[in-house]
Amino acid sequence: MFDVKPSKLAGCLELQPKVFDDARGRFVKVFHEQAFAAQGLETGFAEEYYSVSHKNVIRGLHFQLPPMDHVKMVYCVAGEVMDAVVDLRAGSPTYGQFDLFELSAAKANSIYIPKGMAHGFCARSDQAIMVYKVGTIYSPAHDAGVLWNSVGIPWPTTEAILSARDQSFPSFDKFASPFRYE
Ligand SMILES: Cc1cn([C@H]2C[C@H](O)[C@@H](COP(=O)(O)OP(=O)(O)O[C@H]3O[C@@H](C)C(=O)[C@@H](O)[C@H]3O)O2)c(=O)[nH]c1=O
Repeated sequence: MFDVKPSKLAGCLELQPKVFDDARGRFVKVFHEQAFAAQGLETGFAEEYYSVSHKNVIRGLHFQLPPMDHVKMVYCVAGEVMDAVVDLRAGSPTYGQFDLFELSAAKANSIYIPKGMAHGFCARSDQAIMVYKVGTIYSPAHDAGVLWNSVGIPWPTTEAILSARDQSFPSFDKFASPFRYE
């Protein structure tokens, strides 16, 4: 159904679904309940949304706080992004470390992000459309972040376009993580 590639952060996976190209274009199945369950992945997604970003837009680094923390699955259906995931789980062997992924419509790959990780990306193409599935509903009171440039991620732009909110998040070293590694 899809190939699963582990990342350097335990539980964060790169998924490569099968891609069917033909004379009409392309078909890609990104989610299959039984196949996800067989891999021990979340299947009960509560919301799905997408964003459209211009080149050099950086969004992140985002997560929801407990008890509204959630699993997230992301993929790019137009353009390409550099995707970044940061381990916020205190006690994790990779606490404070990040992993980077090239996500693109051409590759049709996805990233599965467990609870306790922050997520962000930088749009590399003129337009990048990112689709998300998340395990619990959006809760503005729990929606949080750490500062995009406080964990050493080598962002692929010197002209980052960020929201005011994303620039106001605490740096990683000032963030008291409520997440625990289990
Ligand atoms: C995430 C979210 C935002 N919103 C609203 C709040 C705001 O007015 C507008 C835009 O929100 P944001 O600026 O947070 O959008 P954005 O920066 O694109 O947020 C996303 O960033 C990436 C990195 C993620 O990982 C996602 O889970 C999500 O946090 O949409 C919702 O109504 N529901 C939602 O689930």
